[in-house]
This record gives sequence, structure tokens and C-alpha cells, in this order.
Amino acid sequence: MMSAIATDPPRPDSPAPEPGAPGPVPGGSDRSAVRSLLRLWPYVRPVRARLFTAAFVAIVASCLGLVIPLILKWLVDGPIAHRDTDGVWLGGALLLAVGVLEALLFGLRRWLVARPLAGVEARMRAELFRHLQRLPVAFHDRWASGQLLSRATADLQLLRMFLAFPLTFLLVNGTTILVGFGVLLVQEWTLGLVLLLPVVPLVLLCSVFETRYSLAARRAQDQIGDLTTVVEESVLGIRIIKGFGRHRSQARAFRALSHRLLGTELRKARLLAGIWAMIMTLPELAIGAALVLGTVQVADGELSAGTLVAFLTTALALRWPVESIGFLLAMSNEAATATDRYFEVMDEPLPPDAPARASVREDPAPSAPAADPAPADGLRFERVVFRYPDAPPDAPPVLDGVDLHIRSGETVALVGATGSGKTTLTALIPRLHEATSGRITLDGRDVAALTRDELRSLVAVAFEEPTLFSASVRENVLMGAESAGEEELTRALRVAQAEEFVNALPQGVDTQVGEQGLSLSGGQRQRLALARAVVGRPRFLVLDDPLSALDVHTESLVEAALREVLAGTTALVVAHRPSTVLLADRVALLSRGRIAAVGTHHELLRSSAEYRHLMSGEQREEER
Ligand SMILES: Nc1ncnc2c1ncn2[C@@H]1O[C@H](COP(=O)(O)OP(=O)(O)OP(=O)(O)O)[C@@H](O)[C@H]1O
Repeated sequence: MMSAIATDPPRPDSPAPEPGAPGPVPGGSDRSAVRSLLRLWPYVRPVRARLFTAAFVAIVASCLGLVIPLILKWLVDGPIAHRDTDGVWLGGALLLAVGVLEALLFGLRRWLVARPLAGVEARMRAELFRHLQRLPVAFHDRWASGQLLSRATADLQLLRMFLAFPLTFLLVNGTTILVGFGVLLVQEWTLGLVLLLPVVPLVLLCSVFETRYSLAARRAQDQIGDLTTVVEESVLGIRIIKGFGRHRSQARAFRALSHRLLGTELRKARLLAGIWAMIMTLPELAIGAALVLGTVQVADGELSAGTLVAFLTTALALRWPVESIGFLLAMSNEAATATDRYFEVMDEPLPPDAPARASVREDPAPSAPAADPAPADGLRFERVVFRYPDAPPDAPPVLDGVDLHIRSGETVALVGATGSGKTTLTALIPRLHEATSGRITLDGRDVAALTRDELRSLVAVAFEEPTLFSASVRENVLMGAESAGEEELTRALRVAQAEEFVNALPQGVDTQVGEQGLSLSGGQRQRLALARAVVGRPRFLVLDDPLSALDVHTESLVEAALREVLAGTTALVVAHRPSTVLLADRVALLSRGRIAAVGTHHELLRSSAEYRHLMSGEQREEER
């Protein structure tokens, strides 16, 4: 994955804007938080009954709070005015009962939503992970890993919080405000209208706030992704950082990013503080005005003291629902942004399993009839062109018409200058990248027409940079062929000359080799990766310089064992060293995007100056 800073999909590696600068928001001006949030419905659907029940319970609980002013009115105008002690006790008991019931109902609401919403979060995370696993390598080349991590963690947490809290409470508080104003207008409509006065300016302010806050929220969430990338790279690259004494520059990069994030968070806080100040001040002013007017009306005998008490208590009970709107909107905005970020990844189309491209091709190769595939035709590249999707448009393709036939059972070494496209060519066989044009056939079958499973069962790969997972040696090797038994595992380890060092590990093949196999040496990791490639006795084997990290002695031992494996398979082996080249029956020279020469090692030494130059190490050896 790229080390990069992301803000603007679909190029998540574009630089983040400066703090304060308007950040890009997906969908541009027509982005709607509601439309974004509606996309969560398929995930919420299975738990809708619980969510609606919880919302209903919360509405009942919240509206119960509005009964308290009515009891107070009855208390003031009735028992208190008539000095009826029993009535006062009854009123007190009623108030207590309503309060306790309200608390119990809010507790029930929380119980109702907690488990289902954790389930929604887990399901969304699992689907994101599954999608990420199936997205093509080109996608992962483009996206910074921290951006993906933050989507899978922080953004999904935000979504769960939104579903648990703001979603319900926007509904609950909205209903409470409506019912409350209804009660106020019924009690004394003139005073009710005074309280309604701030509504228009508040709605306008909220809509301005929403637009500004969503920009800041998007920027903050992208910056968290950038920060995650830096932390992840600093941890994974700790050896390089220490080896080159780069702590300070890494710390500087981290500080710069966290400073940007701080700026964005402060902007969010300022926006929130502004809207909150308005949301708190305007209703307070209206309540103050209503209090003065109401007191005058009571003094004039136009209004009972109980009604005024009930009116003001209802108005005060509505303070929290009104005041909460600001941060509920803020949280909803962040959730909408998190939803956008989540679906940016989920909307990335998956490559079709077996594209129709192969079957509708206009120029089928005569050597590979689709209806009757030639058995044991080996591996063929036919006019294969490949250009990286993110390469500049004027750059020449990395592969520009590769033609090569590796006969069944043959091993061909692929040789070329560094950067000539050898790794790229090998990556096209298991379709880690799709060829831009041309085709690759395995025993006459176009790889583009094979399903991923078929392809994986035919081809095994080992790359120069061996990746091991935090699992046991056994699990790492058997990843190459899950059905392989103990015998196959031992054979594969023997071929890769890994048996001895694996047996010396504390728990042998059951030893956990840690994240990226960091507890093993480079050569040991490379041998386990090689064992993984050969364990399933694949029909086609693709090895990208698999012995580069081995010492000369181990290399010759691995080569001797590998010869046996290669004898029974069709293989393409990227080779930098003459010793690896000698494993092959023939050598193909990749130059300027094409196969410039094919022949045995000695034929090419005679006929190709470029090959002689590349193999000059061996020449020196021969001279010696
Ligand atoms: N993900 C990518 N996006 C764009 N260009 C890429 C990408 N990966 C590799 N390239 C470019 O493609 C070209 C071929 O790279 P490749 O890794 O296939 O070369 P190679 O022959 O295997 O090199 P080496 O011998 O050094 O391993 C290089 O110019 C490289 O910069």
C-alpha cells in the first residue's frame, strides 16, 4: 500500500488541504447527509424492530417528562393553594413515580439497542474486510493503508454511536419538542408564540452550520487516516527508522499531521461552540421574555400562578431537547461522512471472476481453441500489453507485446534489467493485475476465462519479498494448499531447505512466526515462502527471484531440491543471478517491454550483448 496522504477519493493519495482550506467532499455541492445515511438501511434493516421499539420507548420516556409540569400545575393551583397536605404528598409521590418510570424506560432503550448495534458494526466491518480482500492489487497500490484502517475502525465506531444515539434522539427530541410546544400553546398560546420566535433563525443557523461542519468533519476523518498511515509505517519500518536515525524526521512528519488534525478539530469545536451558543442563548432569551410577560399576566389576574409554573417548567423541560440538537446534528454529520468513507471502499467494483473478455475475443490464437483446449500446451503469452492504471498517460506501457511460450514441463528463466517489467509480467499470470491487451494461456485456457479458484489451483507463486502471516509455520506453508497433508508439508520444507531450521524452532512447525515473520531471517522467510509455493505440487509455478536472500551454500542446496520440483511442473523463474538461470531449460530476455531473445543460457551468451552484460557476474566467475 502506498505511503500517502489522502483526502479526495478516488485518489486517496492526493495531498490533504491546508488547515482551514475548504476540503473536498464526495458528491460536491449535492452531497446530502440524509442521502448518505440512508445507505445504512440494508445493515439496519435486520435490527429495525428493536431500533423502532427503542425509539418508541425513548419517546414515551421523554414525553413522560412533560407530564411533570402538568402535575406541578395541579399541585400549585390545587393542594398548595388550598393547603391540602395529603394532596401535596400525593403530588410528590406522583412526581417521584414519573421520574423513576422515565429513568427505567431510558435504561430499557439502551438495553434494547446495545447488542443489535454492536452486531451491525461487526457485520459492516466483516463486509468491508471481505471486500478489501477481494479488491484487485491495483486498488491496494492506490490506497494508503491508514485510510483503510481508519475506515474499518474509527469510522465504523462513529456509525455505531450514530445509530445508538443521535439517530434515536433526533427523532425523540424532535417529537418531544413538537409535543412540548403543543402543550405550551394549549396552556397559553400568546406565551407559546413568544417561545416559538427563535425557531426560524435557529433553523437557518443549523443549515449553515451543517454545511460547514460536514466539510470539517470530512477533513478530520481523512486526516485521522493519514495519521494512522504514518503510525503504521513507523511501526513496520522501525528497523529502517532506527538504522538511519530517522526518528526525528518521522516524529516531525507525525507532529505536522497531528497539528493539522488539531487545527481541524479546533475548527470543528469552534463551529460547534458557535451553534451551541446560539441554540442556548436564543431559547433562554425567549424563556426570559415569556417569564416577564407571564408574570405581568398573573399580576393582572389573567393567568393562574399554576399555569405559569407549568408553562415555565414545560419550557425548561424542552431546553435539553432543543440544546442537544446542535451536537446531535454534528454527530450525524460525522456519521454521514463516515458512511461516505465506508462506501467509497465498498463501491469500488470487484473484478469479475472470469470476465467475458476471453470468450468474445475477436482474434483467438490458433494454438488455443476455446472449445477443445490443447492438453499440456504449457504457458503462453500472446501479444501481452500492460500499462499500470495510475501510470502517466504519455508513459510507454511496461509490457508492450510480450510473446513467449513455455512448453509443458519446461522451466524458463526470465532475465532483464532492473525495472524492465519482470515482476509485472509474473503478476499477470495469477491475475494480480489484468493484462491491458493480449492474452495468457495455461494449457490453452485463457487465464482471463478461468475462475479465481481454478487459477489458484493451477498456479502457485513465490515473490522476492516473502510475506509471512502471524500464524504458525505450518499454517503459513499450507496456505499454498490447504488440503495437503503432513507428508506434503515435510516434502515442501525439505525442497526449500527449511526443514532443519524449522525443526530447531521452539515448537517446530507449530511455532508462531510473528507479524510478517519478523522473528525469522530474510533467507528463512524466503525458504518458507518457497515451501508455500511448492507444497501443492502446482501445475504452473511462478517464482520471482526466490533465492535472492540465501547464502551461496544454502542456495545450491535449495537449487538441487528445486530441480526435482521443477522437473514435474511448468515454471517461469525470474532470475538475477546466473546460478538461478542455470535451473532453467531456456532463458527469455525481457527488454523494452518485449521478449528480445529466447534460448539456452549458452546460446544467449553467444548471441545477445545485453544478456552478456546482465550475466557479466557469471562471466567473471567463468574467467576465474
Ligand atoms: N504499482 C505500480 N504502478 C505504476 N508503476 C509501477 C508499479 N509497479 C511497478 N511499476 C513500474 O513498472 C516498471 C517495471 O517494474 P517491475 O517491478 O516489474 O520491474 P522488475 O523488472 O521486476 O524490476 P527488479 O528487477 O528491480 O525487481 C518499473 O518502471 C516500475 O516503476
